[in-house]
Amino acid sequence: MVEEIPVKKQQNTEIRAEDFRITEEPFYLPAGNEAVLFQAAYDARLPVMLKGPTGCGKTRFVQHMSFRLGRPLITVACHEDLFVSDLVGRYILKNDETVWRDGPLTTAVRMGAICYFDEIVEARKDTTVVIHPLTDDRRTLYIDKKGEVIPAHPDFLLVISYNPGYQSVLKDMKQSTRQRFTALTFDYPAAEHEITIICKEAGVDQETADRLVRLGTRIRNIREHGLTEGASTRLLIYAARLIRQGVAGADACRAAICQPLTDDEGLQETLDDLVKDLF
Ligand SMILES: Nc1ncnc2c1ncn2[C@@H]1O[C@H](COP(=O)(O)OP(=O)(O)OP(=O)(O)O)[C@@H](O)[C@H]1O
Repeated sequence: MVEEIPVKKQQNTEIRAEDFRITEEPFYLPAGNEAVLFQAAYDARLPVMLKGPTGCGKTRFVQHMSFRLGRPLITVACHEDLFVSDLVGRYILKNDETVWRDGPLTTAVRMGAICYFDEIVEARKDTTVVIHPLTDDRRTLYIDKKGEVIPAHPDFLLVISYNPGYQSVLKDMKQSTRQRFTALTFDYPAAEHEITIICKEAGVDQETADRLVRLGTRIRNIREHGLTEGASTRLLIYAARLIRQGVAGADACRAAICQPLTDDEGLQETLDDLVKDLF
């Protein structure tokens, strides 16, 4: 005989807003009026889309704004195997009982967090639509497995990031999704800003940061020759950190910038020439 498992439809109580609160101000150097725009969007409870290449400061910006707004931040890294239940929640077995466990989106909706979907185009389209009722006047989340409609906490905000460089027929956002967001466009920081960021994040001197930024700028300029994406600020910081550890400049650049960027041997040679020019 199959033993019946008692179903206890309870809410998961282990998750606390404090666990998602950012307690120290993350360093963020603004490029323009993005903080003012984000604040205005938040005050109007309009969902925000951050557009820009990988590693240019989108996540850091959301962390910074979450801190400034005093809201917890729940981040979801999107991928093609992300199902609605991964976001909304599912029933799980716990001590011979079936209990409901909220997913990260439901948690954010209930606690009034900022919910950040990183790289939204990676998610399956049928998964993405679950956010639609949260992004318009309804501000609700529908949990079909429970037949429950949850009104979003007044402080809840949805933020997504999107890299237009990865756009393709298969991986593009539906207009019905795009047109539910206000958008802020990000790009690699201006040279003098990027130098400041590298010095601060990696603890290197101005001269080293300056060389790395010049290398980054040159690599970004050869993008048309086959690189799908330029060297991100993140990679320049990685190289700076290796240099800070005592690695020679050229080796650090190869390991942290050139190799991660491409497997193409021809392109590697081109990148290597640029490195030799500067280090
Ligand atoms: N304006 C900035 N102020 C401070 N740090 C920055 C800034 N821009 C970039 N950075 C640095 O670059 C790193 C990479 O940025 P971040 O992780 O925010 O990239 P991203 O745009 O979210 O990338 P992805 O799309 O891959 O998630 C940060 O950890 C931070 O060290």
